[in-house]
Amino acid sequence: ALLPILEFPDPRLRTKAALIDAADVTTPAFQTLIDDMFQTMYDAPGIGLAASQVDVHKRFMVIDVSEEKDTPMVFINPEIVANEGGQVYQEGCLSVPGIFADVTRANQITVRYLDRHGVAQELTTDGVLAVCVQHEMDHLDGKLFIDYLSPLKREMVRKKLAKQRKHVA
Ligand SMILES: O=C(O)C[C@@H](Cc1ccccc1)C(=O)SCC(=O)c1ccccc1
Ligand SMILES: [Zn+2]
Repeated sequence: ALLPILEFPDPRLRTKAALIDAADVTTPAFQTLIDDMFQTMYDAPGIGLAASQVDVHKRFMVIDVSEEKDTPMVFINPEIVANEGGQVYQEGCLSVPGIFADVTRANQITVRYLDRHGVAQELTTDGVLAVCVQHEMDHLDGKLFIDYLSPLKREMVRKKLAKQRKHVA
């Protein structure tokens, strides 16, 4: 099922998500939630979606950065254990629609997590997958990519979003 995505400035987006009990990962309810998040992400469309964005405050996210949309990845209780370098990438966010801005993040990261079967994994990656993992993990800590912008730029974003909301209304 499609899940409603919370949008800035909804305060629920600022919630710090809780660790998931490994025993819960293989339950039918949690597996259905993972499938609903993939459906919601592909429908948006997006290349990632954190549970926080659908008002589920548990530490997991779904990602698919492939062109063919055939490489689904689930990161449960993710932890970045190493990072190096820096890269600038123009990010967007399904919770801040219509806003795009350059954000600098680590270029290469090593992330430890549980996959959708509850099996511990370790992945070292760079490029857009590294950017997306960092962007989604920020969501789990209540952080949004616009938090990295200068106050001036963030004010411009606020005004642009207010204007968009008025038109929609
Ligand atoms: O809000 C989110 O977490 C989804 C976000 C993930 C993300 C995008 C860019 C850099 C880092 C993280 C998005 O997917 S926004 C939409 C988007 O970027 C996109 C949509 C369709 C095709 C390709 C990209
Ligand atoms: Zn986002």
